[in-house]
Amino acid sequence: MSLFVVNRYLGDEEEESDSIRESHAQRLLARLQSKAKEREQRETSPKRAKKRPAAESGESGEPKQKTDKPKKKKVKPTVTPEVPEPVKEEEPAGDKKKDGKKKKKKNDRLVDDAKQITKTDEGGVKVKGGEMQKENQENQEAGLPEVVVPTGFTVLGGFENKVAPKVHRVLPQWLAQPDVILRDIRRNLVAVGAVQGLSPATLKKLQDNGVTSFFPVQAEVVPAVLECVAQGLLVGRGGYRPRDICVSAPTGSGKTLAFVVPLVQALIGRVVCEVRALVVLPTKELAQQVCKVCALYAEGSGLKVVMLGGQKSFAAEQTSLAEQRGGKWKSLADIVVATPGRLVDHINKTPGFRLDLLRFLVIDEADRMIDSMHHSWLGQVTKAVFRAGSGSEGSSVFRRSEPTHITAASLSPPQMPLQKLLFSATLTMNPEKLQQLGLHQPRLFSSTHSGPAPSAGPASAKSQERFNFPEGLTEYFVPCTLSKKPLLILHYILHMKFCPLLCFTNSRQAAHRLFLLVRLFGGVEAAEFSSRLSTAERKHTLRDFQHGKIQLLICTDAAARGIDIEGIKCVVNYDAPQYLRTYIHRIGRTARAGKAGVAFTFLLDVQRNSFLKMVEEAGSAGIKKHSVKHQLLKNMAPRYETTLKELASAIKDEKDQFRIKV
Ligand SMILES: Nc1ncnc2c1ncn2[C@@H]1O[C@H](COP(=O)(O)OP(=O)(O)OP(=O)(O)O)[C@@H](O)[C@H]1O
Repeated sequence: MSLFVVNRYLGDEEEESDSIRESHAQRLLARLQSKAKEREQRETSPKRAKKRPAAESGESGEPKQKTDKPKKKKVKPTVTPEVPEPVKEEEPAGDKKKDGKKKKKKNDRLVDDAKQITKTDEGGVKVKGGEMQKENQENQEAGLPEVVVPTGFTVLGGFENKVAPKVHRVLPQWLAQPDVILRDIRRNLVAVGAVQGLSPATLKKLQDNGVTSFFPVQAEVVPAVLECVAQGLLVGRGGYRPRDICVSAPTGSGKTLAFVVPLVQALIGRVVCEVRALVVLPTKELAQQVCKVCALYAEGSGLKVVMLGGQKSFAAEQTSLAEQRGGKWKSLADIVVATPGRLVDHINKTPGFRLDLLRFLVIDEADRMIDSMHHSWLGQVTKAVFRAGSGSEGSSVFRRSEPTHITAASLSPPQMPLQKLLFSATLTMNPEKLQQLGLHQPRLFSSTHSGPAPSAGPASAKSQERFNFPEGLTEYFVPCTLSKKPLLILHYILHMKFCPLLCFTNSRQAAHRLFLLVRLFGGVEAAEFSSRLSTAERKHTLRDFQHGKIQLLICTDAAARGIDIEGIKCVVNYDAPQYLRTYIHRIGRTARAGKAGVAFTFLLDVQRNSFLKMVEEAGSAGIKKHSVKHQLLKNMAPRYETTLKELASAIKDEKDQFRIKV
């Protein structure tokens, strides 16, 4: 019961409209009642019901109840008028023509019905034709508004078939406009004395190591990194956090020295030994190679370089990282070169191994390292770098927290910034992938054009990324069959004298089988390099190959990336690589440091078109055909046949031996 009744004067209009509404409602009710009667009558006469179309008689799968109350649509207009489903009636087999005609008629009717539905601005639908239209006509006559059924759905369709315009990749500015690195090493050498920022000690060290000129990538990147530490390790240019640096330059262009030289110079003045530079690489062999270069340039400076790659035992690595003095852990490493797995193990298990004063994080073979991100090694490193309560025993100067937006407050007091340096010959241009690295205002140095090849036509617009190949490299493809491959490789060594030759297979089994075959054939000093061998065996093999004791090294992609062996003049892809990046890294083992080299790829007929297209679109200067005359191989055929038989028994023996061991 209401306490106060407030009477409102509704006016004459209101009264009038009420009476009109009442009469409309009565008329509507009368019409609905008559329709209900009609329907009842229809449903009681079975003959008529059979003749009626399925959709009308409610056989379209709709429950009968709904058809009994058709007026609900008008009373509750939220029900979407449905395009009737075609009736699925089982027809006797063999009457296909009739069936087809019937279906066509039904479908035509459905299309007609669908055409009668039009969209309204309010998101509802008006239906032309049928009962709804009749109602609307009656309503119009009676001066009532049209029946519009609001659905809330957008009616799809009615669009023309159009060819969608091509989506062109739009790169962020830092990726689209890199600092250009010239590709031709020999013609663009820069005297080390002309490079800005190098200290006399560094110049001397370079001279001692026989480096008188910098390669283009070094001439660009070394001063850029040195500029970031011109005001000490705490702040970059203008007092701000230094920008991260990404480098994409061809294989063998000297990327290692481009980070080792500035790192050593930046850290040389340090007073306390702490891990300030961390270099992460994908394989043990690569880590060892880079560690060697770091040690060479750090020699005599007092900086300590430690490698964590599983070459030594875990305990031995722990001892080389930190020691306890006066009850406190002291770092024994300034520069750590590591593989991701081993690094994470030490972060979690080695007491005294701290990264809270890390200044440089170098990610070599960065594209590969991004792919191995699922191991979350970067997350672990970042956690260790910004560990809560870290810093040199609370000293305010070294207080460190995870970087946020730059504000006056965030820059005071200055924190030791973490600068990331990324290097690869096939650095991804995919911003989403690079984003995983959390780069800070990155700067790209690149010798690669990211756009499509101008000559390659429209097909290349959707092609993969483009990379630069070493200037001195000549690429060939060799059409062949599976059975001819071993003969070809023997021909290259024995007749063409391509030594030392690095031969890539796609699996360690294939590498081993080819190694056995070549050894049984005789006349060639061969070795294999794959995960079948222990770390020590692999190390010895690489050393022997480097010293010229091995003519043919048969390997898997374990040797495809980064391995720097002087004097490899020829690379053979015995098995065609599946991925472009693999191809680039494999052939990049030759034509290094501005020298010349050749790469052959054995191609089966089925592989030919796709492989050549992939290489052409990637920016290759051109891959030529190299055919070997059948006659040249024929001479080796009889011996090869007997070798094959020997190979079968050799493989069987190996299997037996393996079974006995197990
Ligand atoms: N300034 C230089 N003068 C002479 N030789 C150099 C110079 N810089 C690098 N080199 C030599 O060039 C070779 C290739 O260098 P490096 O291994 O750094 O190439 P990279 O770009 O890292 O190749 P990859 O992408 O295959 O790893 C090495 O043998 C190195 O000693």
